[in-house]
Amino acid sequence: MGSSHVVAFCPGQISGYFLPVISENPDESGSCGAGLVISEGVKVTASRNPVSSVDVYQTDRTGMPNKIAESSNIIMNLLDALDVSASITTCCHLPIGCGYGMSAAALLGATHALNRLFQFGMNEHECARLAHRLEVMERSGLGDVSGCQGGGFVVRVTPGPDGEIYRTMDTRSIFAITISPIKTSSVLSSPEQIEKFKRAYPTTIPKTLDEFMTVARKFAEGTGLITEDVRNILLKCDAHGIPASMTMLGNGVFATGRDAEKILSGFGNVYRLSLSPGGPRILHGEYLS
Ligand SMILES: Nc1ncnc2c1ncn2[C@@H]1O[C@H](COP(=O)(O)OP(=O)(O)O)[C@@H](O)[C@H]1O
Ligand SMILES: CC(C)(COP(=O)(O)O)[C@@H](O)C(=O)O
Repeated sequence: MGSSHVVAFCPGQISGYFLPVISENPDESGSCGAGLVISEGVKVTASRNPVSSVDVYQTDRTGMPNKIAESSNIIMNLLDALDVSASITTCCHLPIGCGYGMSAAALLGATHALNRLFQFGMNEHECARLAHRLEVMERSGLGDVSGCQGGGFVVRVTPGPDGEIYRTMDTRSIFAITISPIKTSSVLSSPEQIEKFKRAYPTTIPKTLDEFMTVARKFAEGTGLITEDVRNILLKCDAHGIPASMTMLGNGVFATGRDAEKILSGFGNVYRLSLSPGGPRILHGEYLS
């Protein structure tokens, strides 16, 4: 007898730089790059239901959940791939479509929740492979599932969840601010933009969070994606010696350092984040005997 419902959580990821790797085979597609797997992510609740449904919630600054959507292609694609029907609810605090990897977190979290609910017996690598394949096919992301399967500052040398991946923990806070969303799939479907990513991709691999911030900023400058709003925030951070770069892919900025929160707060609501100590996990729904 399995659980009546399962609750899972998966962290999000702020990508600093990435190199799209697109092949005919989605399992060999994805991206190389580096990012920060963050404490904020997506909580997914899955329960058996003869009719599949998806409700998407986002919590406001008081923690109250507000429904923002009653559909999600990537989650429906997952239910189709597993050939099951279920009622899925996702809840996140960070805004969707703004470079925090919420699509990957929702997808990977839902995969783990459904795996437990229906007792498919997939291991964590099999869950990550399935979520990655669906994310890449939907072009809602390339490297976020690979990043979010674990925690920390993550460098992905080769694409895919089974690629060459290095993780480092750091206890410093990460501060982020978002001006507006960017539709990831639109950017990834532009050959001209893909060429800009390839030209901007760094030749060195950062070994520390500080090196990462420098490399990510140089990459962001090379993408041509920095808007006037983001530029103003970056210049203010530069003037105060605060390491900062653009959230990929979202019109926003992430920064570290003592005065980062104070400087960013002059432009709007600041998210105070930390590096996640790990990847997806089941919060509720151990097997009932
Ligand atoms: N928390 C979520 N719950 C359910 N579906 C989601 C969630 N976040 C993203 N999605 C789905 O993935 C699609 C692509 O999201 P995307 O723009 O990649 O967001 P992000 O940049 O935060 O990863 C969205 O249009 C939505 O259908
Ligand atoms: C940067 C991006 C291609 C998209 O990230 P997001 O907009 O957060 O879905 C990411 O998947 C990566 O490969 O690093």
